[in-house]
Amino acid sequence: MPLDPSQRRAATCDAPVQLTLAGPGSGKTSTLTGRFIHLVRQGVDPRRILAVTFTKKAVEEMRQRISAALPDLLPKQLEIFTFHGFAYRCLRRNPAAAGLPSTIQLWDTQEQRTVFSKRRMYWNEDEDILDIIGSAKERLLDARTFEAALSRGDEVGRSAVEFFRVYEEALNRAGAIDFADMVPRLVQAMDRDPHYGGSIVRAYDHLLVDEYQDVNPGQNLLISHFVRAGVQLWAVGDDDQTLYAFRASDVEYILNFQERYPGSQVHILDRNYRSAPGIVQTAKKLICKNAGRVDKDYSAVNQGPSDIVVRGYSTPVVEARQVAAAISQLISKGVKPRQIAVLYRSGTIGIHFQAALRALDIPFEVRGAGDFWQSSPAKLFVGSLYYLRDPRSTAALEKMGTGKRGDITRERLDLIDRRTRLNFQSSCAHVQRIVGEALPIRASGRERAEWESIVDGVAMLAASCSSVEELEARMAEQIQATKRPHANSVVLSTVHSAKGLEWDTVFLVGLEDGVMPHGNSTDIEEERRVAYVAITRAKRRLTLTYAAERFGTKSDPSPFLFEMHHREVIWTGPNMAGADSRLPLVSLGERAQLATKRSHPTSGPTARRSSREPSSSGSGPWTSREDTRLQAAYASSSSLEEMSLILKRSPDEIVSRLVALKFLPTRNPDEALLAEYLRRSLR
Ligand SMILES: Nc1ncnc2c1ncn2[C@@H]1O[C@H](COP(=O)(O)OP(=O)(O)OP(=O)(O)O)[C@@H](O)[C@H]1O
Repeated sequence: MPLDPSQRRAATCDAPVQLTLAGPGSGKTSTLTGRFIHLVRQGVDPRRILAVTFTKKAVEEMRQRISAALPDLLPKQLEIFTFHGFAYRCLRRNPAAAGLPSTIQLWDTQEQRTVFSKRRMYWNEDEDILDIIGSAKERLLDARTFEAALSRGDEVGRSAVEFFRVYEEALNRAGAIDFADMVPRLVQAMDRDPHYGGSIVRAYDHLLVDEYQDVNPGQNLLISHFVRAGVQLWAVGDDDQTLYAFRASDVEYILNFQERYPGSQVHILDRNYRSAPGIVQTAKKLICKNAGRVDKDYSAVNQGPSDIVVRGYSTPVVEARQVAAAISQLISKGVKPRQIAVLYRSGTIGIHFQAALRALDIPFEVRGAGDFWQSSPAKLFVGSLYYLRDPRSTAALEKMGTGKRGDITRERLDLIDRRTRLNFQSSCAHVQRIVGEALPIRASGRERAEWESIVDGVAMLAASCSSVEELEARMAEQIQATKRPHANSVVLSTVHSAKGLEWDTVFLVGLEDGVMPHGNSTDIEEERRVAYVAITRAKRRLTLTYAAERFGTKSDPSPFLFEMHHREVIWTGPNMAGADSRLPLVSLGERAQLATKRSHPTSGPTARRSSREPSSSGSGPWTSREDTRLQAAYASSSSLEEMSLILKRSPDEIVSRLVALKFLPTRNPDEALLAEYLRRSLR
């Protein structure tokens, strides 16, 4: 595939430090490969080009593409690595430089956890202690500097300090390292001994970095070592796709590239080869709401049609059922299962979809949901079952912890009689109730609901088992299934695990306020990037769904749905007649409606309005709360009368406000006509 002019310019530029910034589907990986090929054709020894990325899959893909373009090169001549893989190779080649024994012991997760279980230290918080320690190390912190950097109210962080100290000590005593140590240990050794540092960087003339937006502090320092030594840096990334703040990656590195490297060259790729124009427009409308980004425009090369539909359903079960029915219809029309993905913000949301697809015999694979089965409520569930069978078992103690939550759960389990304990299914029923309630009083409604839904998910699985061992085996199977790809199946995936991939049809589900954006997140821009990455995976068909209740409480559509809405998007809400039997695909009638809208560009609810905004009249100015409710009611396609009833405002006021909020075109001189239009277009 030949590079386009912008890609070629970026791939062949001679500047010593360069960044190619580009949106989704712009061929960033192709351009990086093109850069490698260009350098080799210019006479650079391929062994002096180091290319780094983040996943083994990306390494493999890059290796294959380069080998295909340069068949004379032997694969072992290619210096392509993940950051961790590169650091580990350097450490193994010269362990003494990093103060390590000649045979490096690399601890896996099991060995890491043994440090705590051997000392009977049990961690009770939701965020995994190993993630907390790993993320701190990637930020180049040790237990002491981690403690010093904690903010005042960070209770979880404070309880993590002791675990960090003990862990650090055990690791040092064993002379071992873990995954998160690799890059920091290498960088520290390079800092300490410039001669050693020089021996690493001088092996190369060029450094190519993929997915630059995801670099963390350690990786950033490693890159700086190369640049300071005069190695040419060529990086590619998309600031709008930074998703790993929780793993210490920082969007600032890509945003401040030119300040960090004065005189560096930045290229922008301005085409999207993946998605149809309507999908590109939807994505751009959303992401432009982020302030912390580089404003870069791009347009769709693929000029084919796109179907974009938003559907609201009454419940998550109905939402999953209708999505599965739509998938079944697409498959019956010849779409391959592997061309379809169902994406969601967190693993819990995916559970109903597994059941719904299974009911229709649709093959699927689950990605990125391992967390669900390893979460605190899931562990507490299994631990409680072990406890009921044998209160002194190590498995019970290990899984339930020694904290307050474990103690209260044990106290309640102690009240269960012996006969019940001997029956696995009765034990499960009690554990489901007790663990379902084992939340701190301060937990928010949403946290409670998420917790309960995980407990219910484990109980669902337990219903088909006859012992706790069998339940554990089934849970392990679920985690394994996430790692074993099938040839031709629908993908169910968290958005984070869908990064870099593309499908003909994407169903982005659970689009409610509190789910996406996530209720616990304080970084709305990162949440918006998550939604952006999800919708930009779609080539032709994009379906966005939400439910009017989630986790047993009423929910509103995600604010992102309002932000990305435009006239090519069909939106039906859960209050409409027949809402629950609508498929989340554009119907024939809706297609005709869209065609009419296109032929009358100035009419319709989302058409451009004039700058004159009539103010609302009647019962006083609108509050922001009223506006939010009006937006939600409008988005759920309530009729004018319904909106009027909900908001206790006259239909006239509703219309005026919808105009002021840019949901309707300029007030039509014939008010009755406009109201009628509104009614008909929403019904
Ligand atoms: N010059 C080109 N001509 C035709 N197709 C192209 C070109 N460059 C890239 N493509 C195609 O565009 C699609 C997206 O490419 P790629 O996955 O490399 O983009 P990306 O920028 O890495 O995407 P993202 O960041 O969204 O994951 C692929 O199907 C690729 O084959």
